[in-house]
Amino acid sequence: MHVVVNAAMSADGKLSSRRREQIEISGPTDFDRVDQLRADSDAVMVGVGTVLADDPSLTIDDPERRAARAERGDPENPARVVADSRVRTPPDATVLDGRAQTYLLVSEAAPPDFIEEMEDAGAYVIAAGRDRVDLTTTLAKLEGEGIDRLMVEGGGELIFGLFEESLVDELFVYVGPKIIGGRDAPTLADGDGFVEDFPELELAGVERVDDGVVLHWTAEN
Ligand SMILES: NC(=O)c1ccc[n+]([C@@H]2O[C@H](COP(=O)([O-])OP(=O)(O)OC[C@H]3O[C@@H](n4cnc5c(N)ncnc54)[C@H](O)[C@@H]3O)[C@@H](O)[C@H]2O)c1
Ligand SMILES: Nc1nc(=O)c(N)c(NC[C@H](O)[C@H](O)[C@H](O)COP(=O)(O)O)[nH]1
Repeated sequence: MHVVVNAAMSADGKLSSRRREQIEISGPTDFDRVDQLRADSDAVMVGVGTVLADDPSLTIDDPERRAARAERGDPENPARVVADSRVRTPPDATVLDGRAQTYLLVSEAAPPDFIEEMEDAGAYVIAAGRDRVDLTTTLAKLEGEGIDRLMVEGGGELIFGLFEESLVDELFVYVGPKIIGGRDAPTLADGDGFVEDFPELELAGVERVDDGVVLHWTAEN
């Protein structure tokens, strides 16, 4: 499976404020680039922290891009994937609105009641890992479902988890002209952080977009 991570961060590396509210870091040009990345993917993934903070749809905005997918025999929208170790996804979340297939990745500690509630809401539940979702195993299972190209839209906890398991192939970061600050504000990669064996990236491209830049990195795994 090919995993592409995309995020927008402030000039000081934050994905949002300490209140975890969505902040407009990039503008329409960058959102259009993100829409194209979604259109080029078999599935779009976020962590449940992002579902709770932003309630994203993770669907494609541009009707022409949806039509082009349908024309080549793909579903109009990529599948949606939510990593949710501690079963916090609300049954009325927009990712469960039926506009695309939705996979929920949970740990083996997920209570059967929750799994049933999510299945009733239309989700396909995949469980692996004792207390935390085992990303290597669940992504391999998604690959078995035909998901070869996965785009990850954050947040910082999930992105770190993917780097921890050497699952990231490409990283796109829009760096925008704002300072958000705050030691408790989410950054591009949170989790426990690395203290050694830091993943190394190779710069594949730099593009000026509005008053910011899009950095494109590739990772050696
Ligand atoms: N600027 C951007 O591009 C952007 C993108 C997405 C989210 N955000 C912001 O990020 C914040 C949410 O990010 P967050 O870090 O709190 O949550 P997150 O979206 O990264 O979700 C974290 C959750 O993922 C689940 N998870 C399952 N397995 C995991 C694993 N192996 N490793 C790590 N996590 C695992 C856990 O339940 C964990 O609590 C919000 O404020 C949102 O607005 C910004
Ligand atoms: N590209 C980008 N620029 C930003 O300034 C910003 N704050 C995000 N943040 C990502 C965001 O947290 C959401 O997860 C999705 O952008 C929601 O997307 P939809 O509801 O599906 O359109 N992304």
